[in-house]
Parts: sequence; C-alpha cells; structure tokens
Amino acid sequence: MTRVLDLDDVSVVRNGNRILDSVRWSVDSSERWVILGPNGAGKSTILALASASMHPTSGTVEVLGERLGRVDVFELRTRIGIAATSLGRRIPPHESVGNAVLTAAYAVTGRWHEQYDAVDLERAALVMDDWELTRLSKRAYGTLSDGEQKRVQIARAVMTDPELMLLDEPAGSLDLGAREGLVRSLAEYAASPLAPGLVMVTHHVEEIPPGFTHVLLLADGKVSAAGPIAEVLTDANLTSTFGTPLRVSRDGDRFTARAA
Ligand SMILES: Nc1ncnc2c1ncn2[C@@H]1O[C@H](COP(=O)(O)OP(=O)(O)OP(=O)(O)O)[C@@H](O)[C@H]1O
Repeated sequence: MTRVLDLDDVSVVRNGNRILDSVRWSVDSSERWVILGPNGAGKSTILALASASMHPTSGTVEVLGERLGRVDVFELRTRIGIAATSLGRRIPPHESVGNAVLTAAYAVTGRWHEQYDAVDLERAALVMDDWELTRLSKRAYGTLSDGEQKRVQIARAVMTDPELMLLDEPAGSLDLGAREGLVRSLAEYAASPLAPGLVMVTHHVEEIPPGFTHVLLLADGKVSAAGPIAEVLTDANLTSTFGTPLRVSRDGDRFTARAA
C-alpha cells in the first residue's frame, strides 16, 4: 500500500477568497474515495491540487510521493489519470473513438503522424473492451451520446496506466440507464487489484459505485467529515455538510439520499 495523495494543512486563497481552509486528507493506493459537498465547497479545487495543476497558498501537497513546488509537474502529470468533461472537450469531434483512446498513450488528442507500437494498439483494444467501446471504435467522438463520451474520457485516462485516477463527475448529465451502466463499469474497475488509487467527485450519493471505500465531505472549503463510507456517510454528516436536513439510506451496496 502506497500513499498516493497527502494534503497537510492546505489552504487555497484566490482574490481574498479562502477556497480551501486547512485541509488535511490522504489517500492510499488501495482506497477508492468519493468527494461530496455542495456547489462551491471546493471539490474541483481539491482535484486541481491532486492533478498537480494548482499549487496551495499554504500547507503542503504530496502527489505520488512528490511534493508540489519541488517537482517537475509536467513529468508528475504523466502519472495521473484524469477523466473530466473539460478535458473531453479537447478531443476533436471528428476523431474516431479508437484513435481518441489510442492517442492518450502519447498524451495528445488527434492522431497525426505518430507511429504506434503494437503494445499500445493491444492495450487500446483491451481498454475499449473493458469500457464497452469496441462497437463504437470507428464512430466519430462528436457523434457519441454524453454517456458514451464519458466512457471515452475514462478510457483515455485508463490507457495511460495511471498511479492515481481522478474522476470529475463521471456520471453527471447521464440518463438513468447510462448512469447505471457507468456505475457498474466503475465498480468493476474499482474492484480490480490493478486499479490505482481512485478519487471521484460527485454530487449524488446514488452515483457512488459499489466497492468505493471512503468519502470526503467538504463544506465551505473545510473537511466536514472524512473516512470509511460506512462510518462517514450518515444523516448527521450529510445534513451538516449540505446545511439542510437529509436522510441517507443504504440498499445493498448502493446509497440514496433525500430531504429528511
Ligand atoms: N479565482 C477565483 N477567485 C475567487 N474565488 C474563486 C476562484 N476560483 C474559484 N473560486 C471560488 O471557490 C469556491 C470553490 O470552487 P470549486 O470549483 O472548487 O467548488 P466545487 O465544490 O467544485 O463546486 P461545484 O460543485 O459547483 O462544481 C467557489 O465558491 C468559487 O466561486
């Protein structure tokens, strides 16, 4: 077990606004974390630190054992997988799904004149199979549904064989069937002993995939609770995090929440 993320007393201040306030949080490679919190709580800011695309104003951030501020972030970023709609927008709409996944091995979007190794072609085929994209491999990315595009974004991140995987609202905007399909695929990925440490930001407890182990609750830039899901995802913690009376129920390995 390796520590893949360590935030020690981290604050981020922008334009006089304290976006994160004295955050302490760490993630081990065997852990699968969900970050929940209201709009503006600081979830995306935590992902920006974890992906080495932002430095803290104070405190220390270690990603994959490397301290931000003392490491070449361009090199560090090659070890981190990120699936986010904002990155998905960089994929050319005319690019085929097959090429969109394959080019991730070279940290580019859009196939040009690169020569690909057989090992990369084989890996892309496997990854597309895992993420149910094989039948779409010749389709243009821009013609896919939201749910299919999300799968391509995740497959691109998986393709790089990351040591830390960050998922920014992977099920956001998906219809019920697509959401359930993606939650199932994420559960399978989370269960794999080869999967890296995982951190997923979501707005809905319904989107927590089975097999995810921990939850970080954020409110107003502060950690309101953090730890194993069974202990932390309680009525009282959700109520204080979202500032409204909430009740959470567990049905097998899935969760739902509603107003109390
Ligand atoms: N450059 C900035 N200057 C001032 N405030 C900022 C800046 N960037 C972000 N913020 C504020 O920091 C807070 C946290 O933003 P962040 O995007 O991390 O929240 P979030 O939890 O991801 O929100 P959401 O759920 O809406 O995506 C927000 O109130 C946002 O308005």
